[in-house]
Amino acid sequence: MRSPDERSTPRVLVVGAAIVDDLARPGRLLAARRTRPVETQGLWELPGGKVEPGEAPQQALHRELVEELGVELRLGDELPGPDDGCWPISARLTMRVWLAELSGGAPTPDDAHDAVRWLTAASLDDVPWVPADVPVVDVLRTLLLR
Ligand SMILES: Nc1nc2c([nH]c(=O)n2[C@H]2C[C@H](O)[C@@H](COP(=O)(O)OP(=O)(O)OP(=O)(O)O)O2)c(=O)[nH]1
Repeated sequence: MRSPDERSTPRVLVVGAAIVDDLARPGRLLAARRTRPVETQGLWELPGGKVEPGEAPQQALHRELVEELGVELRLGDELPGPDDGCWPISARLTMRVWLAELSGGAPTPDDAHDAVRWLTAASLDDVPWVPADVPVVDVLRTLLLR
């Protein structure tokens, strides 16, 4: 349960891309390893970032993916989370996630990430995920297994 103070402060929206090899038949998921800050350095996440004021979430996702990995996306369905469709990160942050596939470019980490990996359902647990992503990854695992 959030405190009254937390309820009165809107949380910053983060968007994440669950990039799969094929939206019609997903078999692999693209994960990216963070370089900063020190608390999450070396942990793996869905590439994305914070939505800027006045920006639509999907627009932010396209912008972040060009900036971070130099790729363009074709977006699929949103992967709704348990908190009004969002995935809670912290008292300050909450995340929306869209399935996506690449429509241009090859994923090339910039300074926000130092590695990317395509993971199958069997290898999803081979990397340490940022804590807030663990429930998201659990849902993605079921999609990759279908
Ligand atoms: N991009 C992304 N961020 C996540 C995920 N899971 C998770 O807890 N986060 C957290 C990490 C950060 O605290 C925050 C996103 O911030 P960010 O540093 O990626 O955002 P940004 O690219 O806009 O960077 P900045 O301008 O704030 O430096 O959300 C995830 O799967 N993807």
